Amino acid sequence: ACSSKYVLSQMHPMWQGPLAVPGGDRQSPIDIVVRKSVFDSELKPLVTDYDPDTCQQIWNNGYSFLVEYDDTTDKSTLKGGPLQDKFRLCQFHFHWGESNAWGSEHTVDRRLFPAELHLVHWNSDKYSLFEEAVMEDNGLAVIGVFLKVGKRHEGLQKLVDALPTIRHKDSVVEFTRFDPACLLPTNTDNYWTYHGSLTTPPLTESVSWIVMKQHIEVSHDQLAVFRSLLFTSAEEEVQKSMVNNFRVQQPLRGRTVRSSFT
Ligand SMILES: COc1cccc(N2C=Cc3cc(S(N)(=O)=O)sc3S2(=O)=O)c1
Ligand SMILES: [Zn+2]
Repeated sequence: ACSSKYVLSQMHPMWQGPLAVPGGDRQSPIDIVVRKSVFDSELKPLVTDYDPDTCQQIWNNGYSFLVEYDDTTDKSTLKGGPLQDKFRLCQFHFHWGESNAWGSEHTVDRRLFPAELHLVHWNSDKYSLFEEAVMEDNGLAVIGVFLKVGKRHEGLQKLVDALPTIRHKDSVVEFTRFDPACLLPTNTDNYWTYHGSLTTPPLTESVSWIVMKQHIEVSHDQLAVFRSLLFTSAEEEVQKSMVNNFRVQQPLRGRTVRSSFT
């Protein structure tokens, strides 16, 4: 899987600052200014084909919680959209705030959402390992989905029920038969896309971002369970709530955000 071999270092809040990546002119996240996005009629509908049997585990990496998929074959894939190649799903995770007023990484006309889902895929047509793809400028494709607080998300509840078992950093439990397609909005034809980066170290500029226009709804209580997770491991004497695990917005540096819709 794409991150089980690497325990991402706990993100010290300091790194959230405008940490400039040397020569970093395509950093993420960004504010999507709707009226400045450019409609591109060449953009195709997204084609996701996820196999729930490839779901393996859920773990707390000290920054977020990740649901990891077996990415040794092309069983769970993403193609279409802005992409020329086929991409393999390796994990999904979220970013959220300590309150419902903020928490997303991307914004739309400066509008913040309480949380954002990221489905991380790597280019299996061009590379044989995730670790290779993550260093290449067309190596990764991440789907971003905004969360709003509203009705309970039935599909999410299986995941929410597992969170108390991975409260501390570096805890991992088996997690199977979860279909990530249930977390996508009903309309996946309307999205913005731009070239950016990972939003946590190593911040590599290898991501084709695909940000959904339509959000999904989760309940207040479901989101509250996200906030019951901890940044800290069981041994640490001071426990810190896992909240506000989002990066500040980065300069657009002349990039164009394309839209698949008018
Ligand atoms: C060798 O590089 C590696 C190896 C293993 C995992 C990672 N990753 C680190 C951060 C990171 C941040 C993502 S986000 N928030 O932009 O969607 S996705 C992602 S990752 O690819 O899982 C990088
Ligand atoms: Zn993310």
